[in-house]
Amino acid sequence: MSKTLATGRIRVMIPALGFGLYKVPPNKAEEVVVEGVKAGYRLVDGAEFYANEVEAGRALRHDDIDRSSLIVTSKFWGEESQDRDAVLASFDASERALGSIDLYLIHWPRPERGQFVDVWRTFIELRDAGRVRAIGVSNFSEEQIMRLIDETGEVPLVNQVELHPYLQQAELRAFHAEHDILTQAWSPLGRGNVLTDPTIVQIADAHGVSPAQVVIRWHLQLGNSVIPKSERAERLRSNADVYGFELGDAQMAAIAELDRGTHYGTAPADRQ
Ligand SMILES: NC(=O)C1=CN([C@@H]2O[C@H](COP(=O)(O)OP(=O)(O)OC[C@H]3O[C@@H](n4cnc5c(N)ncnc54)[C@H](OP(=O)(O)O)[C@@H]3O)[C@@H](O)[C@H]2O)C=CC1
Ligand SMILES: O=C(O)C(=O)[C@@H](O)[C@H](O)C(=O)CO
Repeated sequence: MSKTLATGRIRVMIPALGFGLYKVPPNKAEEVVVEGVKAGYRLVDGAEFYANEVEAGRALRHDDIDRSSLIVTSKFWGEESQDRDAVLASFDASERALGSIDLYLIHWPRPERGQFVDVWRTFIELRDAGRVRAIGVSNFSEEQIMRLIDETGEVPLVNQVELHPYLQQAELRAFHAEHDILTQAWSPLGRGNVLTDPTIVQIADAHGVSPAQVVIRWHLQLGNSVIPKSERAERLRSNADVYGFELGDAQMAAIAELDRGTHYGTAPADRQ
């Protein structure tokens, strides 16, 4: 399952299913990337902030990894400075670590700094210079994305946001669909918290699969791109094994009922 979307003049295929590297310890990141690619994922979600890009990049240089078949994401953190030079320096460091970057995201809008439109202009410059294939954002609201579009004419390819059965983001997803923006779900398993939900467990039992497989399948059937994290090879494999069953309408509707607006990660309003 994959989705092609337009950004500027460039069309890039973003695989719907990937794996994330947040909190993967540096000494495990190389192995996790190798195991993830072996398990069939073609999307690797990294970031400068995760402090494991050098080790992830080591795996991406292995001879038996076909780098050209992968979409590798990095993100600009921007806590110290968001000036053009800071964006370029940060991009350079991530690019050096990873070898190359396919998808580059503004990690957080940090609206009180008032610089995210300028950061976006630098992202466009990087994309137009051919240094990255596609650009997008993370943790942006509808209003913040509209500012990017209104002030630069460029629509982000992706908005990566916290999204799981307890935080379903229906309005934001509808807005993304209207503007041809891919919704990418971070903490898609609610950091494990949704996996013991009785509704999820019951659906898993009915299909003879794990609760995590049900949740990942739910994301894919909604049309989300989804990037669960695991540092265990067995879970990486089972989380990718989600194409042998389908959730029925009643099961999708039952999961829709679980929405309760719960954040397990930092909410955008709390990250300046
Ligand atoms: N843009 C942003 O601001 C953010 C982006 N992200 C991205 O999203 C990715 C995923 O989000 P994350 O916060 O890690 O949360 P997830 O919802 O992916 O949950 C990860 C947790 O679930 C556990 N887990 C994974 N698979 C299973 C399974 N099959 N059964 C039981 N437990 C399981 C993992 O443990 P274990 O590792 O031990 O298997 C870990 O504790 C991140 O790695 C990162 O790439 C995350 C946060 C913010
Ligand atoms: O949610 C948190 O508490 C976090 O620290 C992360 O979301 C972090 O801010 C992040 O952006 C990871 O991608």
